[in-house]
Amino acid sequence: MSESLFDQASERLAAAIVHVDISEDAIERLKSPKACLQVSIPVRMDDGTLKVFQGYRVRYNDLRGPTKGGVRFHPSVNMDEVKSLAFWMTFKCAAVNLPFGGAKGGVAVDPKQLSKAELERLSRGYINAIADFMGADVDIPAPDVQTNQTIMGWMVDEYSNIQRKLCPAAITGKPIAMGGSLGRETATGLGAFFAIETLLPLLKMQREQTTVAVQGFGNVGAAIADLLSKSGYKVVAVSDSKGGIYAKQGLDIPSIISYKNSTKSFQAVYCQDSVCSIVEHQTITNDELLELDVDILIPAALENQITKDNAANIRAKYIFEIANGPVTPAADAILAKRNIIVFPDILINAGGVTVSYFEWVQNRSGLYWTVEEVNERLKQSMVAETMRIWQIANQKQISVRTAAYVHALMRLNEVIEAKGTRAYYAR
Ligand SMILES: NC(=O)c1ccc[n+]([C@@H]2O[C@H](COP(=O)([O-])OP(=O)(O)OC[C@H]3O[C@@H](n4cnc5c(N)ncnc54)[C@H](O)[C@@H]3O)[C@@H](O)[C@H]2O)c1
Ligand SMILES: N[C@@H](CCC(=O)O)C(=O)O
Repeated sequence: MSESLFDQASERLAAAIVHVDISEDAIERLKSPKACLQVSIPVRMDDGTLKVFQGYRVRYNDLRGPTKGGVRFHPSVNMDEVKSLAFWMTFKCAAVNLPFGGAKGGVAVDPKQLSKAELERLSRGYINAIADFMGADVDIPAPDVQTNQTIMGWMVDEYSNIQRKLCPAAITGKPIAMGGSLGRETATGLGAFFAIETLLPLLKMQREQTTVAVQGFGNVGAAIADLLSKSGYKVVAVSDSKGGIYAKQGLDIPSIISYKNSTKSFQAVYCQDSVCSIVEHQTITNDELLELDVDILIPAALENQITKDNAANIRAKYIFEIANGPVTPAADAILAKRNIIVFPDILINAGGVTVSYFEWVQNRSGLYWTVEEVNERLKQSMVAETMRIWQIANQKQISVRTAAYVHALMRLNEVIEAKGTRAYYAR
C-alpha cells in the first residue's frame, strides 16, 4: 500500500525526535490531530440546481495558541491532505515562534468552474459550516491555493454576521478595507526572499551568478520570481499547471506578471508574440522545469512534486520549498546523497503566516502598521529563524529540514512541559 501524505508528514517528526530531548508524552501528543471536521456545503448554483461540496477543517495542535492556517479550494482536497497541511502549520508556527498552533482547511472544488456569485455562496457556506470550530481565540483561517483576499473578505463578513458583531481577527488575509494587513499578499514571497538573502553568503553565492527556476506562478510563485529578478538573480524558468517557459539569459518577470494579469491566463504568456519579443524563450513542461540545471529550484505549487521517481534527475544545487510538502521523504534521501540541500517549507514559506499573525495583532490592538513596519518585522523574524535553523543543522550535522523540526519541537516541548500533566485527561 502506498504511503499517505500524512504518513509522509509524520516521517519528518520521527526523523527529528531522535535529536531533541523531548518526553514520550510530548511526542504522543504531536502524533495525531486535535480535531478533524468534515462538512457538506450545499450551494445553490446559478442555474437553480443544488450542489453539495465537501469541506474540511483540521485543528492539528493548539498548545502554543489558537490554531492557524489557510483554506484551499482545489478538486484534490481531502482529509489526508488537510491533516498533513495542518501538521505542517503546527511546526511552521513553532519554527518561527508565532503564538499559534496549526490548522488547515479546504473544499474539494475547482473554483475556476464557478461563477463569482457561486464562489461567494460556497465561501460563505464553508464558514457557516465550520463557524463553531473557529474564532479569533480558537482557529483562524487564511488564504491558500486558489483562495485570496476577496474570498477571505466574504468569509470574515459571514463569520461576523453569524456572531452578530465585527470579528476581523477571526480571519487573516482580508482586504485592507476590512482590516487586512498591508504587506500580507506578498508576505510569503518576501519571507522566502529574506531567507534566501540570509543564506546566500553562507552558501558562497552571488545574486547575479545565481540562476533560479520557479514552479507555480500564483500568489507566492509570482511574488518570489518578481522579487528575485528585481534584485538581480537570473530567473530562467517559470511555470503554472499547464506548462512553463525557459530562457537561458533570464526572463523578464515584471512583464510576464503584467501580461498574465491583463490576459488572466498564464498560458497566453508563452503563446503570444508580444511576450516572445520581450525575450526569446522556449516552452517547457513542468517535469522539464524541475530537472533544469539551475542553482536554485523553487517549487511553489503543490505537494509531491519531487519524488523518488524524479529526485535522481534533479540538477539544482539548492531547493527552496515555498509550496507545502513539495519534496517527499523518499526524495529527500536521494537528494541528500547527491548533496542537494533542501530548505524546508516550514521555514521558507513562513512569511505568509507571520504577516497573518501581524494582521491578527493589528486587528486586536486596533493600531495599524505601515507596510515598512510590517516588512521590517517580517525581515527580523525570517533572518533570525533562518540563521538559528542553519546553525542547528551545522551543529548537529543534520539536514536543514530536520533542524527546522528540531527547532520547532524544542518550542513545542517547552509549552508541553510548562503545562504539565493537567494537559492530559488520562494519567
Ligand atoms: N498563499 C499563501 O499565503 C501561502 C503561504 C505559504 C505557503 N503557501 C503554499 O504555496 C503553494 C502555492 O500557493 P499559492 O497561494 O501561490 O496558490 P495559487 O493558487 O495562488 O497558485 C498556485 C500556482 O501553482 C500552479 N500549479 C498548480 N498545479 C501545478 C502543477 N502541477 N505544476 C505546476 N504548477 C502548478 C497554478 O497554476 C498556480 O500558478 C501551496 O503549496 C500553498 O500551500 C501559500
Ligand atoms: N496558507 C498559508 C498561510 C496560512 C496563514 O496565513 O494562516 C500557509 O500555508 O502558510
